[in-house]
Amino acid sequence: MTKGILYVVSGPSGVGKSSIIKSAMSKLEGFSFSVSYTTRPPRPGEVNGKDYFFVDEKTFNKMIENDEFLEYAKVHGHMYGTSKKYIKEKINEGMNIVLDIDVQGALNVVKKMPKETVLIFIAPPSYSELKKRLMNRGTEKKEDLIIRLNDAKWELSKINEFDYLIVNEELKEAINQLISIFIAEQIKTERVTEHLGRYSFFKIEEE
Ligand SMILES: Nc1ncnc2c1ncn2[C@@H]1O[C@H](COP(=O)(O)OP(=O)(O)OP(=O)(O)O)[C@@H](O)[C@H]1O
Ligand SMILES: Nc1nc2c(ncn2[C@@H]2O[C@H](COP(=O)(O)O)[C@@H](O)[C@H]2O)c(=O)[nH]1
Repeated sequence: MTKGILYVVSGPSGVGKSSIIKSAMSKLEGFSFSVSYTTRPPRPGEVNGKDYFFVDEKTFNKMIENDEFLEYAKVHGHMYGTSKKYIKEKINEGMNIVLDIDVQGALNVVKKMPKETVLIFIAPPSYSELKKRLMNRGTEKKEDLIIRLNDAKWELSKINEFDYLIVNEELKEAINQLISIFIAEQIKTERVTEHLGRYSFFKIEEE
């Protein structure tokens, strides 16, 4: 069975990751979103099990102890983690998985699963535009907003460690770029030739 691809989408808070991912995924089949665990309180309208699994610190720490996370990190003052079981199961079923995680998490995932992982960085057109988007979203208190904008500086310094860079100026263009990456990665020669059994009539010489 062909293994799925792990698309890790990362970038500063408020840059538009969720907006881009949701729209791109609604237009494609065979992609599954990895719902993270977090200790952050839910925002109005967020649904447990859909946006996140909202858990308390005790439960999160127990999950760390039980080695249930592929990666976890403290992000902007709260804990966030990716379920190891979900990722391993889906990827082995041949499902492509999309992760919306922070830069520390992204760099940890690629260390653990280098062959399956594609790292995509979403950047804002400017720092002032990032600030504007976060303020307009209105989901954070002033002190949390300052933390997120400060953390963005370190995150932006890691762009070069990513495979792809999307500058989210025009939302529609950013969505199209993400869809293009999703599709192009699926037809990379190295991925196709890994499964020569299915395409043996090509007679591709293996080194
Ligand atoms: N290209 C764009 N132009 C203007 N506004 C945008 C654009 N893309 C996204 N937004 C808006 O910016 C805000 C932040 O977007 P979103 O919540 O998707 O960011 P995020 O990167 O997922 O944030 P976080 O990491 O905090 O979850 C939202 O209000 C969204 O509607
Ligand atoms: N390392 C991880 N980061 C994660 C995970 N799930 C989400 N995130 C990132 O946290 C910030 C803040 O998200 P918000 O919903 O509170 O605005 C954002 O950058 C997410 O990408 C995870 O499992 N691991």
